[in-house]
Amino acid sequence: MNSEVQIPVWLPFLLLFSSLFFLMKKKIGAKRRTRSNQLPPGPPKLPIIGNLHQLGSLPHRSLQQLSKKYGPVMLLQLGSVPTLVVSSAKTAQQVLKTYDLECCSRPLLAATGRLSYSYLDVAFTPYGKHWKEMRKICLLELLSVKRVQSFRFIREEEVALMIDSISQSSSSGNPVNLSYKSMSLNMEVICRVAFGKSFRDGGLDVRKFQGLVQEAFSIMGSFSASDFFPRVGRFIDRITGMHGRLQRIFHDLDLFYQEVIDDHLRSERHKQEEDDDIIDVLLKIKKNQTDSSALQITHDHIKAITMNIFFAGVETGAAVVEWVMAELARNPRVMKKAQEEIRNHIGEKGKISESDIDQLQYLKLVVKEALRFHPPGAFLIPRESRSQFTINGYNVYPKTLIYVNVWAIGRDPESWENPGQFYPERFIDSPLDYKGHHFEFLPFGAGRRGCPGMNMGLLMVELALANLLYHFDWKLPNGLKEEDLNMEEAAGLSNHVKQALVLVPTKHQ
Ligand code: HEM
Repeated sequence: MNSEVQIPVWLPFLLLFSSLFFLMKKKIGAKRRTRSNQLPPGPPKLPIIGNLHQLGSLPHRSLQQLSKKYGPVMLLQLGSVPTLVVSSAKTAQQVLKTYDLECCSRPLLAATGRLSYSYLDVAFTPYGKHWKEMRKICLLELLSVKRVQSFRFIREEEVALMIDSISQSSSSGNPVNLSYKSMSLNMEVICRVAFGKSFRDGGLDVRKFQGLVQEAFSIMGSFSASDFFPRVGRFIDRITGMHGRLQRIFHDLDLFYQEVIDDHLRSERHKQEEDDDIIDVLLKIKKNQTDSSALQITHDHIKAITMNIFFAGVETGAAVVEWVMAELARNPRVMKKAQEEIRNHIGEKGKISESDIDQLQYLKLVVKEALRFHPPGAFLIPRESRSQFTINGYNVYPKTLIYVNVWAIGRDPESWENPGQFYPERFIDSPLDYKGHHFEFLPFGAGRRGCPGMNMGLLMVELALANLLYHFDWKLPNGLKEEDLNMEEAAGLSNHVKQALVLVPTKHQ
C-alpha cells in the first residue's frame, strides 16, 4: 500500500484561487476605505433608518449640535438618502457659489412632486431646461420690479385694512393675535396678486382655501416615508394615510385653481393690462405662445407656479413679521427706537406708504437682524447634487441631498459677535446684505436658485411693520414679563413661533 498522502490535483489551484481572492478583497476593501475616508464625517448610523432618529422635532437645531462635533461639512444617511449638511459661511460659499452648478438641483419628494403637478413649477423642479424657462418667466414677467410695483396699491390697501381691524381691538383694550393677523395679511395680499380677488369679495371659499394651503404646508413639512425609503416607503405612506391625505389636498387645490382660471377666462376681455394679476399674465403667455416657444405652457403649469407663489410668499413674509414683533416685545429699547424713527419721519401724516419706507433706516436694520436670527427657511429649499465635487477635501457624490443650515450660520460665533443677542445695530456701517453675496447671511439663499421674490417679500414685511409700529404701542398681555415671552419655534416647513404671538395694542395719538 502506498503510504504517501495523495494530494488532490485541484487543491493547489483552490489555494491559489482563495489567496488571490483574499488579496483582491483586501485591495478592494482598502480602495473602499480610501474612498469612504474621503467622505465627509458624520455621526454613526443605525441600520435601515440611518441618522433619521437624530433629526428631532427641530432639525436645524439638532444638526447645529451635531455639526459642533463633526464639523461644518457632515454626511448623514437619512433612510437610504445620503445627506450633506453644511453649517458655516465658508462651506455655504462652496455649495452656493463655487459648486453652485453641481448643487442647484432639487430632490424629488412625494409632496412637492404631487403639489407641483410632477415638477411643472419653478421652486421644486430639478435643474434643467424646464426650470430655466420657468425661472425666466418668474423673473421677467411675474416678479419683475415693474410688476411688483403694479401691486403696490394692493399692499397698501390690505395693510390699511389690517390697521383698521387692530384699531377696533385697541379701543376695547383687547389683545391681538399677531401671528394670525400677519398670516391673514400675507394670504390676502398674495391672493389678490395671484388671483385678482380678495377673499372678502366672496365667491372664493376663503376658509376652505386658507385651510387647504395650511394643510399643504404641513404635509410638505412632515415626514414622508417614500422620500427616504424609495422601495417600501410608498407602501408605508399608504398605511399611515399620508398618501391619501396628499391626494385629497391636491384634488381640492386643483379644483380651486381651475375655478380661478375659468373665472379669468370668462372675464378676459374686460380687463386693462395694468390690472393684470399673475393668472392673467400666465394666461396671456399661454395664449401668445407658438409651436416654436421654448416652453409649452398648460393650465397645469399655471397651477404649479401659482402654488409656488402661495407657498413661497405667504408663510415666509408672515413669519418675518411675527418674529420681528416678538423680538421687539422682548426688547423694549429696540421697539422704542424703531417707533421713534418712524413717528419722527412720518409725523402727523396719518399713514405710511411704500415711498416712505426708504427713510426708515433703523426699521430696515431690525428686519435684517430678524432675518439673521430667525430665517424663515432654516435650510433654504433643500438641494440635490448633480455631479461629484469636493468640499474641504471630502467627496460628495451625485444625488446627495444638501441642507445648508442658514439658521446655524446666522448664529455662528465665527461669523457674528454675540450671535445670541438680538441687536440690529450690528448692521450699522456693515457691508453685509441679504442679496446672496455674503455667505454668513443667507435668508434668501444664493446662486442660481436664490429667491426671486425677495423684493416683493421685503416690501410687504417692511410696510406692515412700519404701520404696526407707527399706529400702536404694544405691550405683553396679563402682566407677562419680557423674559417670559415664549420664543420656541414650531416644527414645520418654515420657521415660525410655536405659540401664537399675542400682544395688546394701544392706539398712538
Ligand atoms: C421675506 C420673504 C421671503 C423669504 C425669506 C424667502 C426665502 C426664500 C429662500 C430661502 C428660498 C430658497 C433659496 C435657495 O434655495 O437658495 C426661496 C426660493 C424661492 N422663493 Fe422666496 N422668500 C421670500 C418671499 C418670496 C416671495 C414673496 C415670492 C413670490 C411671490 C418668493 C418666491 C420664491 C421662489 C419661486 C423660489 C424658488 C426659486 C428657485 O428654485 O429657482 N419668495 N425663497
